[in-house]
Amino acid sequence: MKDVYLFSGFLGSGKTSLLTDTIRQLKEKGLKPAVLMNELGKLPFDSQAIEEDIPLKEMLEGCICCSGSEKTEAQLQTLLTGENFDVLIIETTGAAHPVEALDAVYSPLFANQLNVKGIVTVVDSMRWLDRHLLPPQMRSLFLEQIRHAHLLLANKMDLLSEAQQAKVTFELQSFNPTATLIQTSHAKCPLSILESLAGTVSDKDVNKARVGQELALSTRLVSFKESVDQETFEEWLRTLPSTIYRMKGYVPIKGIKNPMLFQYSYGMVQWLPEYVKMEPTIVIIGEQLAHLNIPGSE
Ligand SMILES: Nc1nc2c(ncn2[C@@H]2O[C@H](COP(=O)(O)OP(=O)(O)OP(=O)(O)O)[C@@H](O)[C@H]2O)c(=O)[nH]1
Repeated sequence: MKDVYLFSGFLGSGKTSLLTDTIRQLKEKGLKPAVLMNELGKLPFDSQAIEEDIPLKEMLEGCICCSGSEKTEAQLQTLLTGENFDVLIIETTGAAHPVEALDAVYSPLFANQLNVKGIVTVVDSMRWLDRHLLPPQMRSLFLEQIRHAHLLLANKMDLLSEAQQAKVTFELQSFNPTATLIQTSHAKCPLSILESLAGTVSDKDVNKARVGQELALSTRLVSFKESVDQETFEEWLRTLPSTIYRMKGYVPIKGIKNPMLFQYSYGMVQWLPEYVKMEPTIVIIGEQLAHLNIPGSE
């Protein structure tokens, strides 16, 4: 399993600084990093910060979520088969929603090879204090990136007074009580803190021991033991809470030859016939996944 970190945060918050410093620390430890980056309508100048010997894939035509998860899947597949690395860092654009970003990196095709350690959100602390000045849509994205983080860096502390530092820290931790929070300047985060993240994969046994973290965004890989009745399955889908954001994968349906390609997104369901026999497995992304009883999986 390769560890994967998702770096999230608004434009100019310090993601590139975090990336550069993390790469330095990984190399010092003898680990080989790979980077997946995307830039929204920009030239790839950020990639110049990455040294030449690091496998790097860029997505220039849009961000990790809007350009479609198939494309990210293909990029990840190329990295996994063609490159030798220990740790993958994905820098999402400032405009990426964390759920979409997680969705894009989580495919049932290689869920067993990637250990997504978590979403690290770099927060421009000054912007947090001035968040009421942001237009509503941008403010909502800014807050979503903070709400879904597993690790929060309250960055640019050097620009704040002591009273402001205390205010930001208190407010951020209250807004996302499950995240680990550290204060940083120039996004300098010790590698040990990144490594201590529990990972976003949840399964029943792990989650029992991590009740406090159950509210955090997580993923669950589910394998089907038997075919399910399509209607029963859809009935179950209708009972799901709104904190189940995404599901995708292959579901074995009674009376249909191959497991069907299945997509679920905020309540919307899509089925497509599959002409190849794929592994009957789905990935679920959401909050509080431990108690879901998925038909056909037990
Ligand atoms: N004073 C101060 N400046 C910082 C800090 N962190 C980052 N910066 C500066 O803020 C600017 C943006 O930092 P980046 O690391 O490029 O941020 P980014 O999130 O990658 O930015 P985009 O590529 O625009 O999304 C740079 O000029 C950094 O030098 C900090 O803690 N303190």
